[in-house]
Amino acid sequence: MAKTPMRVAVTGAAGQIGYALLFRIANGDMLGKDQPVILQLLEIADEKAQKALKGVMMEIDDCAFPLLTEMTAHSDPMTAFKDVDVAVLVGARPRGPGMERKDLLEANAQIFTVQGKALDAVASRNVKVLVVGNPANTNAYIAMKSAPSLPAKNFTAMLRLDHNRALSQVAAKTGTQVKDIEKLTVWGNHSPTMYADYRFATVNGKSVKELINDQEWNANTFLPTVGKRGAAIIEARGLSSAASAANAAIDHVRDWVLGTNGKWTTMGVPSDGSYGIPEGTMFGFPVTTENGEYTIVQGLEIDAFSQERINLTLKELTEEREGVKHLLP
Ligand SMILES: NC(=O)C1=CN([C@@H]2O[C@H](COP(=O)(O)OP(=O)(O)OC[C@H]3O[C@@H](n4cnc5c(N)ncnc54)[C@H](O)[C@@H]3O)[C@@H](O)[C@H]2O)C=CC1
Ligand SMILES: O=C([O-])CC(=O)C(=O)O
Repeated sequence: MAKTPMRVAVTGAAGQIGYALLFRIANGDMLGKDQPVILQLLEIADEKAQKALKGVMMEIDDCAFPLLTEMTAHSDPMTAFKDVDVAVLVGARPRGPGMERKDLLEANAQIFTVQGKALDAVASRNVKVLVVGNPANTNAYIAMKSAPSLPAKNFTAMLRLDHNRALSQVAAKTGTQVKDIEKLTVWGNHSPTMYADYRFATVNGKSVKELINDQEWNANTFLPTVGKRGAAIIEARGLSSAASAANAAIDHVRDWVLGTNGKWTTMGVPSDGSYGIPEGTMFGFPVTTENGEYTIVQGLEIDAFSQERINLTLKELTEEREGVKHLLP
């Protein structure tokens, strides 16, 4: 029997990430090749943006995706989020050259209070929310706090792009394939302070840390490369990452909904106090997922270097949160 369609809201649907994301959702890459979808697309109430959205929808129509059962355009989150099972919150201003993601806080924070409230009012009680718009962790925190009747665990932030970047750097360094690397994670904020951690990682069963055996490379090449990759792409392309961000959003939601079969991945989730991260802080953790729920991997040893890095990224997140306090209920 055919499955009931799932309702997926995407905000910023006419933007660059939207253009790389929508076609893949409609194609079944995110929720499965047997899962029909309804797309509920939100853009700002600006004539140009709405017209661009119509153009994207015309192209989606022209793909004749068998899994796409319905598609609607919206300028009001209260209609866009009605009964949604998944909400991918992309719509926000991107940074330009020379900016840090936290410089976007002021410009973007307001969007996530409004959208958190709308999700609270009209979304499915089981909605899975992924915040992509930067600064992603703090925006996800704002949306979560603005939606007090929804479970906090339904709100997540995208660290998957950092995770995928780290995978590909480790594969290149060790001369191995990304598909063979397991147990890698990224702790903390989606910012240059994130801590990509391969201490527990294995490749074909061998320890990545032992294979690399180079703490100088870890501290001075690997971490800055992953941490500053977004800026390097802005510098090279003149625009921030879009296709790789859309790909990471697909990976994040797919793994959350369909499970990781015991494998680790990274999600930004509200802390339950694990590893001394204050409860509620939207923090990148190693997780496994099953039956639509994520679980933070427990019991990992945190050595002095790792603790220092975790403290640094936590400090930044705490400061960002202080900066938006006035917007929260
Ligand atoms: N978490 C992550 O790993 C990554 C996050 N990003 C972030 O994603 C966001 C979007 O990036 P792009 O698609 O490249 O930007 P873009 O400027 O191409 O598109 C953003 C779209 O959002 C729309 N928008 C703005 N406010 C909105 C609102 N309140 N409701 C609905 N739509 C709204 C705009 O009209 C625009 O069409 C940026 O904040 C960017 O920094 C980008 C890459 C990776
Ligand atoms: O760097 C940016 O502004 C866009 C982004 O978040 C990334 O590519 O990681």
